[in-house]
Amino acid sequence: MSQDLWREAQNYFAGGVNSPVRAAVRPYPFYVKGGRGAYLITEDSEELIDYVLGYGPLILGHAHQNVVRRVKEQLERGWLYGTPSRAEVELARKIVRHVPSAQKVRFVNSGTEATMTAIRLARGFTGRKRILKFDGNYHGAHDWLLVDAGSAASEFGVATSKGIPEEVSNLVSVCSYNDLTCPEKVLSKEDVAAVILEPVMGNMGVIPPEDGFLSGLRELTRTYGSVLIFDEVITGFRLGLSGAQGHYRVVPDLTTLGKIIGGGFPIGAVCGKREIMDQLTPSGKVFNAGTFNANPISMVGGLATIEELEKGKAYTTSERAAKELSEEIDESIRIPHVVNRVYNFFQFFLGVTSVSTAKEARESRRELYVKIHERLLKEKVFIPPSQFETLFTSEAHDSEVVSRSIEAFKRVLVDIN
Ligand SMILES: Cc1ncc(COP(=O)(O)O)c(C=O)c1O
Ligand SMILES: N[C@H](C=O)CCC(=O)O
Repeated sequence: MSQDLWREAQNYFAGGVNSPVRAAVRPYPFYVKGGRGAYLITEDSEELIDYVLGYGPLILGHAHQNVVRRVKEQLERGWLYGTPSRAEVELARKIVRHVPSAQKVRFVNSGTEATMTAIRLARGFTGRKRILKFDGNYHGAHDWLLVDAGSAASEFGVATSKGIPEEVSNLVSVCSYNDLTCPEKVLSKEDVAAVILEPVMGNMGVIPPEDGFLSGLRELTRTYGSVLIFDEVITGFRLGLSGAQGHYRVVPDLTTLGKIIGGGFPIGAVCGKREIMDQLTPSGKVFNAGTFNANPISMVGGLATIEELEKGKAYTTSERAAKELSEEIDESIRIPHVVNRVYNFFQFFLGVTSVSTAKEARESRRELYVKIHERLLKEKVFIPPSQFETLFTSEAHDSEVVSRSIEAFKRVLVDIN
C-alpha cells in the first residue's frame, strides 16, 4: 500500500522522495505500479487519469506498444556497449531533420546535463562568463542556473538554492519574462556569453511568449554577440516536430532537448550551429563525456516515439484534449482566473486574470490550486501537485478520457471560491 511505502521511504530518502515535486502530493504521494495509455495504476489498485505524464515526456501515453516492442528488441541485444551504435545516428538524423537550429547534436542523460553543457559551450565559444536567464525559468538542478528558478525550486521556496557559491550565482543576470528592456540593458552593459530561456515557460505553470519577445531576443543577442539558447526540454517535439522554434519561427544558436526525445527513458541533448557544437571534445576544447551518453535504450525509445509522432495522430489528439479540457475548466471556475494553454499543455491560475511573468504566477491563489489537486485525486484524476508545473496531454487522451475528466473537474470546481 502507498501509505506503508511512504512511511518506510522516510527512512531512506530526504523528505521521502528522490525529486522534490513528488512530495507535494497530499496527504502523501501515491505509489505507482503501472501505467497504460492515459492511466496510472497505483499500489492501492486505483486507476488515475494522468495529466502529469512523467512531467512531459510521455506524449504517446504510458507503455505505448510500439515503444515497448522496440525497447524489448533492443534489450535482447544488450543495452550498453561503450561504443557508438546505429540508433544514435538514426535519432540524431531525426533531430537534425526536424529541429531548425540543429546542425549537430550531443546526447547526454538529462535536461540538466543538456543545459549545463550548453552553458559551458557558450562560454567556451564566446570566451565570456556572464549568463542571462529569466525569472521562473527552470533549466535543471545544476549550479549555473539555479537562480530565481521555477518548478520545485519555487514550490519549495529555494528559487535560489543554498550550496551554490556567490561567485557562481553572481555571474547570472535575471530578467523578467516577456520584457525586452531588461535584456537590452544587461546585454549593452555586460559581456554576456549566453541568453537562455524556455521559449514557452512550463515551470511556473504555462506562460507563453508575447508577440515579439522571442524575435526581440534573437535580434538583441545577434547585436551583442551572445549565444541564444532555447531550452526546449519541455517544448521540443511537444509543440510539433520542430518544437517552439518552428512554432514561433525563431531559430536560436543552441537548443537543449530532453524528455520526449527519449520517449520517457533518461535523455538530454544539446544541438545547434555547427561552429559552436564543434567546440565540444573531441573536436574542440569544451569538455563533455558520459558513460551513458547515447545509451541504446534511450536512443531506441526516442526513435520509436518520434516515428509515431511523425504520423501526426499524437499531435491532433493531444491538442484536441488540451483544448477541450482547458476550455471546460475555464467555463467552470467561478472566481477570477486565467487558463494559459499552448497547443497540448496548459495550466490554470486562480485569483489573477492574466499571467505573463513568474511574479504574476506567484500572486495566484496557490492554496486553491492545491485544494483542487487534492479533490481531483479523489475523483481519480491526477494533475500536477504544484501550481508551478504543467498539465500535459497525450495521444492516449481520447474523447472518452477527456469526457471523464471534464465531469470530474466540474464536480470539483463547483464550490471553489
Ligand atoms: C525546461 C527544462 N529544462 C531542463 C529541465 C531539466 O531536465 P531533467 O529533469 O531531465 O534534468 C527541465 C525539467 O526538469 C525543464 O523543464
Ligand atoms: N518541472 C520539472 C521538469 O520539467 C519536474 C520534474 C521534477 O522536478 O521532478
